[in-house]
Amino acid sequence: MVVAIELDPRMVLELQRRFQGTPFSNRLKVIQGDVLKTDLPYFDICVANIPYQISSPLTFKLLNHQPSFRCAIIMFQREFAMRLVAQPGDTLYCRLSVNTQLYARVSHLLKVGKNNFRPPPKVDSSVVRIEPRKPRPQVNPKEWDGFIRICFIRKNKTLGSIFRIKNVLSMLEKNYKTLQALQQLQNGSSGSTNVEMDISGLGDSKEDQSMDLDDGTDNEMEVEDGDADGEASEFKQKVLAVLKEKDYSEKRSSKLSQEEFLHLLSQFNMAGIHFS
Ligand SMILES: C[S@@+](CC[C@H](N)C(=O)[O-])C[C@H]1O[C@@H](n2cnc3c(N)ncnc32)[C@H](O)[C@@H]1O
Repeated sequence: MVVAIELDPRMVLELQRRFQGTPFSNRLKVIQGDVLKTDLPYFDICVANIPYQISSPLTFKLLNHQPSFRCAIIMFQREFAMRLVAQPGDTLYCRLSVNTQLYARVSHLLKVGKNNFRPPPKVDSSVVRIEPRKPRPQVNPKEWDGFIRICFIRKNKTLGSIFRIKNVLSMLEKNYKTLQALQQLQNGSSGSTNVEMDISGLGDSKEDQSMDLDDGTDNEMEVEDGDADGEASEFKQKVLAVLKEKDYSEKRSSKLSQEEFLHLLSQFNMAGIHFS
């Protein structure tokens, strides 16, 4: 059974006209609507030629779908496809690569040049295979997203300098204090917090659709936290102690593997430092 989702009613009618009266007509169901707003039925394989502006939200909607599918073959704009499959050290390695590869194995299948279309569009395309990892990694998506956003504020800066940025430290310290206060409140009660596993929010970012934003220039949000009295605050020392392990403070997100990000996040969490 094939389920097709198409927004344009004229395309839906055309599809139905072509299938009517053929032996395949009862094996095709066409849903007219926005794929991003449609509850997807169970599927094991997804094949799609999509409008490129929905690449990121669609990818994460698919990866959020349960039970997870076997494989998706999707055509994307070349640049987006290369970001999806980029490995540590590649120029295009970015948040999108890390977030997607946390939940799926992705591979580049084939290049489709713009001249294969009439009229030729402005951009080249690529077909990519996406295979969800099973079981899905048990990471709190909000925690992961918050952590990876910070790591990629400047992917070519060392983590040591990123985690010394004043705003980063003060945000983390605020989280830390809030959580400590919550834990004190919960002490004695059996209340456990439910971890929200919805990962579709990872595809919300506009920057996924644009070129690499890391131009290496600093901005005023990135002022380093000075040690006013010559000594780092207790909280800053806590953060730097986590980074000291395995020399993370000298490493850069542009070269960090999935396993290293996961390990570093777990080390922060073990020290009571959280990102959501
Ligand atoms: C690149 S064309 C592909 C057309 C056809 N499926 C093919 O493979 O030749 C993208 C199609 O997606 C449809 N579309 C655009 N936005 C959509 C959305 N949010 N949900 C579902 N379909 C959408 C467009 O109407 C268009 O027919």
